[in-house]
Amino acid sequence: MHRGPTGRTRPVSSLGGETVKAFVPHPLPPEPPLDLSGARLDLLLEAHGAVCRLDGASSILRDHNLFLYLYVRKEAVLSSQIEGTRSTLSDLLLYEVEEAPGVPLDDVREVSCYVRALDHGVSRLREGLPLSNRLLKEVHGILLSSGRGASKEPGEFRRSQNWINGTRPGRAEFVPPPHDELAECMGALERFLHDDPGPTQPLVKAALAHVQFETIHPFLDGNGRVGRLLVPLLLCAQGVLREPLLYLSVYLRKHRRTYFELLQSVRRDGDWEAWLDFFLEGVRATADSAAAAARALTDLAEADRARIAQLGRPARSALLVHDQLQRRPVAKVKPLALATQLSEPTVISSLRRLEDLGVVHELTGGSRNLVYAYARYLEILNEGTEQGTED
Ligand SMILES: Nc1ncnc2c1ncn2[C@@H]1O[C@H](COP(=O)(O)OP(=O)(O)OP(=O)(O)O)[C@@H](O)[C@H]1O
Repeated sequence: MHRGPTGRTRPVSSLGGETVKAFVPHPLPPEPPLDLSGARLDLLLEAHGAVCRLDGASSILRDHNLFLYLYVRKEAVLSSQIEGTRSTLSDLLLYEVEEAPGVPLDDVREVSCYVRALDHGVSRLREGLPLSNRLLKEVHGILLSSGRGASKEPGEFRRSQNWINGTRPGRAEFVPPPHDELAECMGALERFLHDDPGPTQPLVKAALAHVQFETIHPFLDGNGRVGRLLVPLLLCAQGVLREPLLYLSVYLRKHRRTYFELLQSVRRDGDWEAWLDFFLEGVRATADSAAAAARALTDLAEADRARIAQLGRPARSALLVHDQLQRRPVAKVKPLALATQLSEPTVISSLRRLEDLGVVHELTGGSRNLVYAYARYLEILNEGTEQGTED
Protein backbone atom coordinates (compact mmCIF):
# COMPACT_ATOMS: atom_id res chain seq x y z
CA MET A 1 0.00 0.00 0.00
CA HIS A 2 1.41 3.40 -0.94
CA ARG A 3 0.79 5.88 1.86
CA GLY A 4 3.20 8.57 0.69
CA PRO A 5 6.26 9.64 2.73
CA THR A 6 6.31 8.18 6.26
CA GLY A 7 7.87 11.27 7.78
CA ARG A 8 8.57 14.96 7.34
CA THR A 9 11.71 16.60 6.06
CA ARG A 10 13.62 19.28 7.93
CA PRO A 11 16.34 21.43 6.38
CA VAL A 12 19.67 21.25 8.22
CA SER A 13 22.95 22.98 7.47
CA SER A 14 25.76 20.54 7.12
CA LEU A 15 29.40 21.18 8.02
CA GLY A 16 30.31 22.08 4.44
CA GLY A 17 27.76 24.92 4.51
CA GLU A 18 25.20 23.22 2.27
CA THR A 19 21.59 22.79 3.36
CA VAL A 20 20.21 19.25 3.19
CA LYS A 21 16.84 17.75 3.97
CA ALA A 22 16.91 15.43 6.99
CA PHE A 23 14.08 12.93 7.30
CA VAL A 24 12.12 12.71 10.56
CA PRO A 25 9.89 9.61 10.60
CA HIS A 26 6.32 9.66 11.89
CA PRO A 27 5.85 7.48 14.99
CA LEU A 28 4.74 3.86 14.54
CA PRO A 29 2.34 2.17 13.85
CA PRO A 30 1.68 3.08 10.22
CA GLU A 31 -1.40 5.05 9.25
CA PRO A 32 -3.65 3.76 7.68
CA PRO A 33 -3.07 0.43 9.48
CA LEU A 34 -1.19 -2.39 7.80
CA ASP A 35 -3.09 -4.63 5.45
CA LEU A 36 -2.69 -8.01 7.14
CA SER A 37 -5.11 -10.03 5.03
CA GLY A 38 -4.99 -12.79 2.40
CA ALA A 39 -1.56 -14.11 1.37
CA ARG A 40 0.20 -11.78 3.86
CA LEU A 41 -1.71 -13.26 6.76
CA ASP A 42 -0.80 -16.77 5.53
CA LEU A 43 2.86 -15.73 5.34
CA LEU A 44 2.72 -14.23 8.84
CA LEU A 45 1.28 -17.47 10.23
CA GLU A 46 3.88 -19.56 8.39
CA ALA A 47 6.75 -17.37 9.62
CA HIS A 48 5.42 -17.49 13.17
CA GLY A 49 5.08 -21.29 12.91
CA ALA A 50 8.68 -21.59 11.67
CA VAL A 51 9.96 -19.51 14.61
CA CYS A 52 8.00 -21.68 17.07
CA ARG A 53 9.42 -24.84 15.43
CA LEU A 54 12.94 -23.42 15.77
CA ASP A 55 12.30 -22.69 19.44
CA GLY A 56 11.09 -26.28 19.88
CA ALA A 57 13.93 -27.84 17.84
CA SER A 58 16.59 -26.04 19.84
CA SER A 59 15.08 -26.94 23.19
CA ILE A 60 15.02 -30.69 22.46
CA LEU A 61 18.69 -30.80 21.44
CA ARG A 62 20.83 -32.98 23.70
CA ASP A 63 22.65 -29.83 24.74
CA HIS A 64 20.84 -26.77 23.50
CA ASN A 65 23.41 -24.42 25.06
CA LEU A 66 25.95 -25.86 22.71
CA PHE A 67 23.87 -24.96 19.66
CA LEU A 68 23.24 -21.53 21.07
CA TYR A 69 26.93 -21.00 21.80
CA LEU A 70 27.95 -21.80 18.24
CA TYR A 71 24.99 -20.26 16.50
CA VAL A 72 25.51 -16.95 18.29
CA ARG A 73 29.15 -17.00 17.17
CA LYS A 74 28.16 -17.73 13.61
CA GLU A 75 25.81 -14.74 13.66
CA ALA A 76 28.53 -12.55 15.16
CA VAL A 77 30.84 -13.44 12.30
CA LEU A 78 28.18 -12.81 9.68
CA SER A 79 26.90 -9.58 11.06
CA SER A 80 30.42 -8.28 11.43
CA GLN A 81 31.29 -9.36 7.89
CA ILE A 82 28.52 -7.07 6.65
CA GLU A 83 30.26 -4.24 8.45
CA GLY A 84 33.53 -5.19 6.73
CA THR A 85 35.59 -7.42 9.01
CA ARG A 86 37.26 -10.45 7.52
CA SER A 87 37.04 -12.94 10.37
CA THR A 88 35.61 -16.40 9.97
CA LEU A 89 33.98 -18.60 12.56
CA SER A 90 37.25 -20.54 12.95
CA ASP A 91 39.12 -17.25 13.51
CA LEU A 92 36.74 -16.33 16.30
CA LEU A 93 36.96 -19.76 17.91
CA LEU A 94 40.75 -19.68 17.59
CA TYR A 95 40.79 -16.24 19.18
CA GLU A 96 38.72 -17.64 22.02
CA VAL A 97 41.26 -20.42 22.60
CA GLU A 98 43.93 -17.70 22.50
CA GLU A 99 45.58 -18.83 19.32
CA ALA A 100 46.38 -15.91 16.98
CA PRO A 101 44.07 -16.09 13.97
CA GLY A 102 45.17 -15.36 10.42
CA VAL A 103 43.29 -12.05 10.20
CA PRO A 104 43.91 -8.65 11.80
CA LEU A 105 43.28 -8.89 15.52
CA ASP A 106 40.97 -5.86 15.43
CA ASP A 107 38.60 -7.80 13.17
CA VAL A 108 38.26 -10.72 15.59
CA ARG A 109 37.94 -8.39 18.56
CA GLU A 110 35.01 -6.70 16.84
CA VAL A 111 33.30 -10.04 16.27
CA SER A 112 33.93 -11.01 19.84
CA CYS A 113 32.36 -7.69 21.01
CA TYR A 114 29.26 -8.64 19.04
CA VAL A 115 28.97 -11.91 21.00
CA ARG A 116 29.34 -10.04 24.28
CA ALA A 117 26.82 -7.38 23.23
CA LEU A 118 24.18 -9.97 22.42
CA ASP A 119 24.86 -11.94 25.63
CA HIS A 120 24.56 -8.73 27.60
CA GLY A 121 21.25 -7.81 25.94
CA VAL A 122 19.75 -11.21 26.69
CA SER A 123 20.94 -11.21 30.32
CA ARG A 124 19.52 -7.73 30.88
CA LEU A 125 16.16 -8.88 29.52
CA ARG A 126 16.29 -11.88 31.87
CA GLU A 127 17.00 -9.54 34.78
CA GLY A 128 13.74 -7.83 33.92
CA LEU A 129 14.96 -4.72 32.08
CA PRO A 130 12.47 -4.02 29.28
CA LEU A 131 13.65 -3.75 25.69
CA SER A 132 14.33 -0.04 25.88
CA ASN A 133 16.62 2.71 24.68
CA ARG A 134 18.69 2.17 27.80
CA LEU A 135 19.21 -1.47 26.85
CA LEU A 136 20.00 -0.60 23.21
CA LYS A 137 22.59 1.94 24.36
CA GLU A 138 24.20 -0.64 26.66
CA VAL A 139 24.32 -3.17 23.82
CA HIS A 140 25.83 -0.53 21.53
CA GLY A 141 28.38 0.40 24.21
CA ILE A 142 29.69 -3.17 24.28
CA LEU A 143 29.45 -3.68 20.53
CA LEU A 144 31.71 -0.71 19.86
CA SER A 145 33.92 -1.10 22.92
CA SER A 146 37.04 -2.08 21.00
CA GLY A 147 38.56 -2.04 17.55
CA ARG A 148 37.46 0.64 15.14
CA GLY A 149 34.26 1.40 17.06
CA ALA A 150 35.90 2.85 20.15
CA SER A 151 36.06 6.38 18.69
CA LYS A 152 32.40 6.33 17.59
CA GLU A 153 30.74 7.31 20.87
CA PRO A 154 29.92 3.80 22.16
CA GLY A 155 26.74 3.68 24.21
CA GLU A 156 25.62 7.18 23.26
CA PHE A 157 23.13 8.54 20.78
CA ARG A 158 24.93 10.70 18.27
CA ARG A 159 25.43 14.43 18.80
CA SER A 160 25.95 15.30 15.17
CA GLN A 161 24.26 14.82 11.82
CA ASN A 162 24.99 11.59 9.95
CA TRP A 163 24.04 10.42 6.47
CA ILE A 164 23.81 7.16 4.54
CA ASN A 165 26.02 6.56 1.52
CA GLY A 166 27.68 9.36 -0.42
CA THR A 167 30.76 11.37 0.41
CA ARG A 168 28.85 14.20 2.10
CA PRO A 169 25.28 14.88 3.28
CA GLY A 170 24.37 16.73 0.06
CA ARG A 171 25.17 13.61 -1.94
CA ALA A 172 23.72 11.11 0.49
CA GLU A 173 21.14 8.49 -0.39
CA PHE A 174 19.36 9.35 2.80
CA VAL A 175 19.83 11.83 5.67
CA PRO A 176 18.46 10.59 9.06
CA PRO A 177 16.84 12.92 11.61
CA PRO A 178 18.86 15.81 13.10
CA HIS A 179 20.41 14.83 16.44
CA ASP A 180 18.11 17.20 18.37
CA GLU A 181 15.12 15.08 17.23
CA LEU A 182 16.61 11.76 18.43
CA ALA A 183 15.14 11.83 21.95
CA GLU A 184 11.66 12.31 20.50
CA CYS A 185 12.05 9.74 17.68
CA MET A 186 13.62 7.06 19.91
CA GLY A 187 11.13 7.78 22.70
CA ALA A 188 8.29 7.13 20.27
CA LEU A 189 9.95 3.92 19.07
CA GLU A 190 10.33 2.75 22.67
CA ARG A 191 6.63 3.39 23.33
CA PHE A 192 5.75 1.36 20.23
CA LEU A 193 7.94 -1.51 21.51
CA HIS A 194 5.95 -1.35 24.75
CA ASP A 195 2.60 -1.64 22.95
CA ASP A 196 1.67 2.02 23.19
CA PRO A 197 -0.72 2.99 21.56
CA GLY A 198 -1.77 -0.66 21.14
CA PRO A 199 -0.38 -4.20 20.88
CA THR A 200 1.28 -5.40 17.66
CA GLN A 201 1.93 -9.02 16.66
CA PRO A 202 5.60 -9.74 17.63
CA LEU A 203 6.95 -10.48 14.15
CA VAL A 204 5.15 -7.48 12.69
CA LYS A 205 6.53 -5.40 15.54
CA ALA A 206 10.07 -6.64 14.83
CA ALA A 207 9.67 -5.83 11.12
CA LEU A 208 8.42 -2.29 11.74
CA ALA A 209 10.88 -1.57 14.55
CA HIS A 210 13.88 -2.64 12.47
CA VAL A 211 13.08 -0.19 9.67
CA GLN A 212 12.24 2.61 12.07
CA PHE A 213 15.51 2.07 13.92
CA GLU A 214 17.52 2.15 10.67
CA THR A 215 15.66 5.28 9.56
CA ILE A 216 16.42 7.06 12.82
CA HIS A 217 20.05 5.83 12.71
CA PRO A 218 20.55 7.00 16.33
CA PHE A 219 24.22 6.02 16.65
CA LEU A 220 27.31 7.30 14.86
CA ASP A 221 28.18 3.75 13.80
CA GLY A 222 26.89 0.22 14.36
CA ASN A 223 23.27 1.03 13.45
CA GLY A 224 23.06 -1.95 11.10
CA ARG A 225 24.36 -4.38 13.74
CA VAL A 226 22.20 -3.03 16.58
CA GLY A 227 19.16 -2.97 14.26
CA ARG A 228 19.77 -6.61 13.35
CA LEU A 229 20.23 -7.53 17.04
CA LEU A 230 16.96 -5.81 17.83
CA VAL A 231 15.06 -8.62 16.09
CA PRO A 232 16.15 -11.59 18.28
CA LEU A 233 16.13 -9.39 21.40
CA LEU A 234 12.57 -8.34 20.68
CA LEU A 235 11.44 -11.92 20.02
CA CYS A 236 13.00 -12.98 23.34
CA ALA A 237 11.44 -10.04 25.16
CA GLN A 238 8.04 -10.98 23.72
CA GLY A 239 8.43 -14.62 24.78
CA VAL A 240 8.26 -15.92 21.20
CA LEU A 241 11.78 -17.36 21.50
CA ARG A 242 13.39 -18.60 24.71
CA GLU A 243 16.88 -18.08 23.31
CA PRO A 244 18.12 -15.46 20.82
CA LEU A 245 18.21 -17.76 17.83
CA LEU A 246 16.83 -15.90 14.85
CA TYR A 247 19.35 -13.90 12.85
CA LEU A 248 18.58 -12.38 9.50
CA SER A 249 22.15 -11.46 8.53
CA VAL A 250 22.53 -14.17 5.88
CA TYR A 251 19.21 -13.25 4.28
CA LEU A 252 19.79 -9.50 4.41
CA ARG A 253 23.25 -9.86 2.93
CA LYS A 254 22.07 -12.17 0.19
CA HIS A 255 19.30 -9.74 -0.75
CA ARG A 256 21.18 -6.61 0.15
CA ARG A 257 19.99 -4.51 -2.79
CA THR A 258 16.33 -5.40 -2.31
CA TYR A 259 16.74 -4.75 1.41
CA PHE A 260 18.08 -1.22 0.87
CA GLU A 261 15.46 -0.46 -1.78
CA LEU A 262 12.68 -1.56 0.53
CA LEU A 263 14.02 0.62 3.36
CA GLN A 264 13.93 3.56 0.97
CA SER A 265 10.48 2.72 -0.32
CA VAL A 266 9.03 2.64 3.20
CA ARG A 267 10.35 6.18 3.75
CA ARG A 268 9.45 7.51 0.33
CA ASP A 269 6.18 5.73 -0.47
CA GLY A 270 5.03 4.35 2.84
CA ASP A 271 5.00 0.85 1.40
CA TRP A 272 5.25 -1.02 4.69
CA GLU A 273 3.52 -4.09 3.24
CA ALA A 274 6.27 -4.75 0.64
CA TRP A 275 8.85 -4.60 3.44
CA LEU A 276 6.75 -6.82 5.69
CA ASP A 277 6.44 -9.50 2.96
CA PHE A 278 10.23 -9.44 2.46
CA PHE A 279 10.91 -9.56 6.20
CA LEU A 280 8.46 -12.40 6.90
CA GLU A 281 9.85 -14.44 4.03
CA GLY A 282 13.31 -13.94 5.54
CA VAL A 283 12.09 -15.00 8.98
CA ARG A 284 10.46 -18.13 7.59
CA ALA A 285 13.52 -19.16 5.53
CA THR A 286 16.00 -18.31 8.31
CA ALA A 287 14.07 -20.12 11.03
CA ASP A 288 13.71 -23.20 8.81
CA SER A 289 17.40 -23.28 7.97
CA ALA A 290 18.45 -22.77 11.60
CA ALA A 291 16.22 -25.67 12.66
CA ALA A 292 17.72 -27.77 9.83
CA ALA A 293 21.24 -26.87 11.02
CA ALA A 294 20.34 -27.90 14.57
CA ARG A 295 19.12 -31.26 13.23
CA ALA A 296 22.19 -31.70 10.99
CA LEU A 297 24.52 -31.05 13.94
CA THR A 298 22.67 -33.57 16.08
CA ASP A 299 22.71 -36.18 13.28
CA LEU A 300 26.44 -35.67 12.68
CA ALA A 301 27.28 -35.97 16.38
CA GLU A 302 25.15 -39.13 16.69
CA ALA A 303 26.74 -40.72 13.60
CA ASP A 304 30.25 -39.90 14.85
CA ARG A 305 29.43 -41.24 18.32
CA ALA A 306 28.35 -44.53 16.77
CA ARG A 307 31.64 -44.81 14.86
CA ILE A 308 33.73 -43.89 17.89
CA ALA A 309 31.86 -46.43 20.03
CA GLN A 310 33.26 -49.16 17.78
CA LEU A 311 36.84 -48.33 18.73
CA GLY A 312 36.74 -50.87 21.55
CA ARG A 313 38.65 -50.07 24.75
CA PRO A 314 39.81 -46.53 23.75
CA ALA A 315 36.21 -45.58 22.93
CA ARG A 316 35.40 -44.30 26.42
CA SER A 317 38.06 -41.56 26.40
CA ALA A 318 37.52 -40.74 22.75
CA LEU A 319 33.79 -40.27 23.42
CA LEU A 320 34.54 -37.87 26.27
CA VAL A 321 36.81 -35.84 24.00
CA HIS A 322 34.22 -35.93 21.22
CA ASP A 323 31.61 -34.63 23.66
CA GLN A 324 33.81 -31.68 24.54
CA LEU A 325 34.53 -30.93 20.91
CA GLN A 326 30.84 -30.36 20.31
CA ARG A 327 30.97 -27.72 23.01
CA ARG A 328 34.18 -26.17 21.63
CA PRO A 329 34.79 -27.34 18.04
CA VAL A 330 38.20 -25.65 18.05
CA ALA A 331 40.21 -26.78 21.06
CA LYS A 332 43.66 -27.37 22.53
CA VAL A 333 44.87 -30.38 24.46
CA LYS A 334 45.16 -28.81 27.91
CA PRO A 335 41.61 -27.40 28.17
CA LEU A 336 40.31 -30.70 26.76
CA ALA A 337 42.16 -32.60 29.47
CA LEU A 338 40.76 -30.28 32.15
CA ALA A 339 37.21 -30.53 30.85
CA THR A 340 37.24 -34.32 30.42
CA GLN A 341 39.38 -35.01 33.51
CA LEU A 342 41.59 -37.22 31.35
CA SER A 343 45.37 -37.01 31.35
CA GLU A 344 46.98 -35.01 28.54
CA PRO A 345 48.58 -38.12 26.96
CA THR A 346 45.16 -39.84 26.93
CA VAL A 347 43.59 -36.78 25.30
CA ILE A 348 46.34 -36.73 22.67
CA SER A 349 45.89 -40.40 21.83
CA SER A 350 42.09 -39.94 21.69
CA LEU A 351 42.54 -37.00 19.32
CA ARG A 352 44.81 -39.12 17.10
CA ARG A 353 42.13 -41.79 16.93
CA LEU A 354 39.51 -39.16 16.09
CA GLU A 355 41.87 -37.83 13.44
CA ASP A 356 42.17 -41.34 11.93
CA LEU A 357 38.38 -41.53 11.80
CA GLY A 358 38.31 -38.17 9.98
CA VAL A 359 36.38 -36.52 12.82
CA VAL A 360 39.01 -33.91 13.76
CA HIS A 361 41.84 -32.13 11.98
CA GLU A 362 44.89 -30.59 13.54
CA LEU A 363 45.17 -26.95 12.41
CA THR A 364 48.70 -25.77 13.18
CA GLY A 365 50.70 -28.52 11.43
CA GLY A 366 53.29 -28.12 14.20
CA SER A 367 54.37 -30.43 16.99
CA ARG A 368 53.56 -28.28 20.05
CA ASN A 369 50.55 -26.27 21.11
CA LEU A 370 48.34 -28.33 18.85
CA VAL A 371 44.88 -27.02 17.96
CA TYR A 372 42.18 -29.45 16.87
CA ALA A 373 39.00 -28.64 14.97
CA TYR A 374 35.80 -30.65 14.63
CA ALA A 375 35.81 -29.90 10.92
CA ARG A 376 32.45 -31.24 9.66
CA TYR A 377 30.71 -29.62 12.59
CA LEU A 378 32.19 -26.25 11.66
CA GLU A 379 31.27 -26.80 8.02
CA ILE A 380 27.59 -27.20 8.90
CA LEU A 381 27.71 -24.03 10.94
CA ASN A 382 29.53 -22.20 8.19
CA GLU A 383 26.85 -22.95 5.60
CA GLY A 384 25.52 -19.68 4.19
CA THR A 385 28.45 -17.63 5.44
CA GLU A 386 30.25 -17.33 2.13
CA GLN A 387 30.24 -13.79 0.72
CA GLY A 388 28.17 -12.79 -2.30
CA THR A 389 24.69 -11.57 -3.15
CA GLU A 390 21.86 -13.01 -5.18
CA ASP A 391 20.20 -9.78 -6.27
N1 LIG B 1 19.26 3.50 2.04
C1 LIG B 1 20.06 2.74 2.73
N2 LIG B 1 21.11 2.18 2.14
C2 LIG B 1 21.94 1.42 2.86
N3 LIG B 1 21.79 1.11 4.16
C3 LIG B 1 20.79 1.63 4.79
C4 LIG B 1 19.88 2.46 4.12
N4 LIG B 1 19.01 2.85 5.01
C5 LIG B 1 19.35 2.28 6.18
N5 LIG B 1 20.40 1.53 6.06
C6 LIG B 1 20.91 0.73 7.19
O1 LIG B 1 22.14 1.26 7.63
C7 LIG B 1 22.95 0.18 8.07
C8 LIG B 1 24.40 0.64 8.08
O2 LIG B 1 24.55 1.56 9.15
P1 LIG B 1 25.90 1.65 10.02
O3 LIG B 1 27.06 1.80 9.10
O4 LIG B 1 25.73 2.63 11.13
O5 LIG B 1 25.86 0.19 10.65
P2 LIG B 1 27.02 -0.87 10.86
O6 LIG B 1 26.51 -1.90 11.82
O7 LIG B 1 28.28 -0.16 11.25
O8 LIG B 1 27.20 -1.47 9.40
P3 LIG B 1 26.57 -2.73 8.65
O9 LIG B 1 25.10 -2.68 8.75
O10 LIG B 1 27.09 -2.57 7.24
O11 LIG B 1 27.13 -3.93 9.35
C9 LIG B 1 22.60 -0.93 7.08
O12 LIG B 1 22.84 -2.21 7.61
C10 LIG B 1 21.10 -0.74 6.90
O13 LIG B 1 20.40 -1.44 7.89
